[in-house]
Amino acid sequence: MANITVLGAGAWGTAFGQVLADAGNNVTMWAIEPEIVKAIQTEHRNPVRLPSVEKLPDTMTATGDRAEAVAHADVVVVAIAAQVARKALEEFNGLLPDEALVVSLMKGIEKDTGKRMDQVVEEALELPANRFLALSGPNLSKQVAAREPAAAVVGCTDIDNARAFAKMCTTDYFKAFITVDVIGLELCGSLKNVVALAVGMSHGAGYGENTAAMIETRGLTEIKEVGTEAGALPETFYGLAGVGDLIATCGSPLSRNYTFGYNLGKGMSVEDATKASNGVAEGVATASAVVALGERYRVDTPLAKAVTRVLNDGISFDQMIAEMFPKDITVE
Ligand SMILES: NC(=O)C1=CN([C@@H]2O[C@H](COP(=O)(O)OP(=O)(O)OC[C@H]3O[C@@H](n4cnc5c(N)ncnc54)[C@H](OP(=O)(O)O)[C@@H]3O)[C@@H](O)[C@H]2O)C=CC1
Ligand SMILES: O=C(CO)COP(=O)(O)O
Repeated sequence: MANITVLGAGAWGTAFGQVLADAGNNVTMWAIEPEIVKAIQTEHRNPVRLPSVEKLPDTMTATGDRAEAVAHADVVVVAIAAQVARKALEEFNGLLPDEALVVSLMKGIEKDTGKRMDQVVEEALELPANRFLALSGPNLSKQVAAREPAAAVVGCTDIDNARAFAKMCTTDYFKAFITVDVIGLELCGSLKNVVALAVGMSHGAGYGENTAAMIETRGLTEIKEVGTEAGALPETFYGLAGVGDLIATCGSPLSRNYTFGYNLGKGMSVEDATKASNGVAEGVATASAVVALGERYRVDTPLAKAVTRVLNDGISFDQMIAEMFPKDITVE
């Protein structure tokens, strides 16, 4: 049994905290909002971010105090919105025990720097790479919170650390695989959110499965091309964290990215879709970071470019498709 602290009691942080508690660990949730800390402490609920769960496990506690949260942690799990992760984590620098592992659940790219979450976490906490782990896969939080069977991949440059954490998060309904491909996990998780925005837009605009499949398939190619140039292993893109997460996220109204896109496709403004979103839609900020990554690695990113045109310039879905698929004939 390990002491595990989860930073960020959002929908996924809380649902995954429950997985860790079900796996037999002592789980401490840290949240910035006092209302959430109090609800977990006194009612064993997170009515703000995960209202579908009636009662969280008894072995899950909560605190709003940073030092107290991590003082005895064997593992610190980070589930904070990607664009604020650096600032939030800098406040924990120097507080973590020397040997603690740090696991990121986040799926985004830092917009201002173009950095992946492994880079952001390592910089903010001054953490050596062998103590950084990423967990990624098809994990819609509400379904994991309902204890529906699901799986994810744990990545670390030190495979023994990946294996150790995979054991810590395995339950009868949650299965963890391992890899050394941290970059692949990071880019799969982040970039599929941009694809999910586009698929949501297509359904919102009234189109069906053919259009969705076209976007998903071309999106997967784009993710794989950017990812492999950035140093990821190609096979990661065909695994749980790649095509697996793409299927789950692009196929479910439970996905915030899909729903954000759906609302845009119906004609809502970015501002209104942001207000309507039940949690962070990471793809919105990540889309332009993907375009920048493509430029850095000299890989064309037609899907990400077209999505940024919808987000920044308000072009229609039909115009987006026209920009994604120019008239000239190319080899698939
Ligand atoms: N939901 C899902 O199905 C999955 C989500 N993910 C990824 O996990 C990450 C978190 O997602 P999720 O929990 O669902 O998102 P939510 O939108 O539900 O929660 C975001 C979290 O970030 C926290 N946060 C926001 N601003 C700050 C800040 N300034 N300082 C500290 N904490 C802050 C929020 O705290 P507070 O609530 O107190 O405001 C909350 O805990 C995202 O990167 C997402 O892509 C990955 C897999 C599945
Ligand atoms: O990453 C997810 C499922 O694996 C959740 O996607 P959203 O962030 O779009 O809800």
